[in-house]
Amino acid sequence: MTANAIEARGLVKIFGRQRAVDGVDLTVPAGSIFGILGPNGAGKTTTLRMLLGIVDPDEGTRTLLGTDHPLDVAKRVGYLPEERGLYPSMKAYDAIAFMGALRGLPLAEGRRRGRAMLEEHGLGKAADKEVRTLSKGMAQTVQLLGTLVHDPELIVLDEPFSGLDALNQAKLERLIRAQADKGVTVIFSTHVIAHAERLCERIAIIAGGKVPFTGSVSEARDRLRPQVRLETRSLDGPWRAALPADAAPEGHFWHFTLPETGVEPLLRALIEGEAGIQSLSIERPGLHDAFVAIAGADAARQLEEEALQEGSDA
Ligand SMILES: Nc1ncnc2c1ncn2[C@@H]1O[C@H](COP(=O)(O)OP(=O)(O)OP(=O)(O)O)[C@@H](O)[C@H]1O
Repeated sequence: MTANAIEARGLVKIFGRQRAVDGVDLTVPAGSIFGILGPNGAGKTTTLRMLLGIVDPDEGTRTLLGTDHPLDVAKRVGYLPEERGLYPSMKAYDAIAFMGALRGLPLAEGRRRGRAMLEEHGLGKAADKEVRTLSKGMAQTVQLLGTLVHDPELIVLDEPFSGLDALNQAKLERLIRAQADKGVTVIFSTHVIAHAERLCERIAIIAGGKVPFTGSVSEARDRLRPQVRLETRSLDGPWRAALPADAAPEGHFWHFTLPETGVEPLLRALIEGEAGIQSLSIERPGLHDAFVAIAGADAARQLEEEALQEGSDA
């Protein structure tokens, strides 16, 4: 097993006159959870399809589980496509076995595992039900279990949280973590910042087919300086010279960016100048703020609208 489950360099896909994916570089360490975060139309699905070998890139190279012929390792990969769908007349456990069979798992073994997996995920009673009778959330879980039934080393999930209610989203987060704990590599696409922030060791931010950032969530957040919120008893005095120029007063409160010199010299000046510190908090920017700074306000707004839209649909 190589140290990286996926390496992609300069991937480009052109549809007509549109560069849907425009020079994407990705490195996904084996055993990690990696998120591709971006709004609809950013190029997430096309990127995943190129990584999997479903679509050939027009430019660039990619290596999946050590080979540049991704289809050769298809049996070691689990893939949940953006388009959901199972045969409606199949029973749930059979649908799982069928998906496993497509990835080389003998049907009898798939059926045995299918029943066990449904049981383990609280859907034991649904095992013999036809897919058409299941709720949307249950059917999506069945499809996800079918993605995992052949014990893949690498799992590729395209918008796996889409269409799930909050309870099923939380279950899916646990399931993804459990896979990573077993050493499985997980890569998923999402337009919901919170999922990427909670789950991923590393992310790629994608917008307009380009990846302006790839690295750890922490590195993304470190692109912005922490924000200080200070409350003082005194309204004025020599201590004010210690505040940065961008410090905006709001009564006894001050909001400003933490100076490069850190908090200690600032505290010293406030104390010596008798500012009368009532409260002081330092807030590290979240991934949302980092996303705005990296991908731009328009992409961030699009992301928020999609998340809101989906919340009202689920
Ligand atoms: N087969 C295709 N033919 C023509 N255009 C395509 C095709 N597939 C994708 N596109 C276009 O390429 C761009 C990127 O699409 P892609 O599906 O990769 O984005 P995405 O980030 O996954 O968004 P979504 O979640 O909406 O699918 C979009 O503008 C899309 O319309």
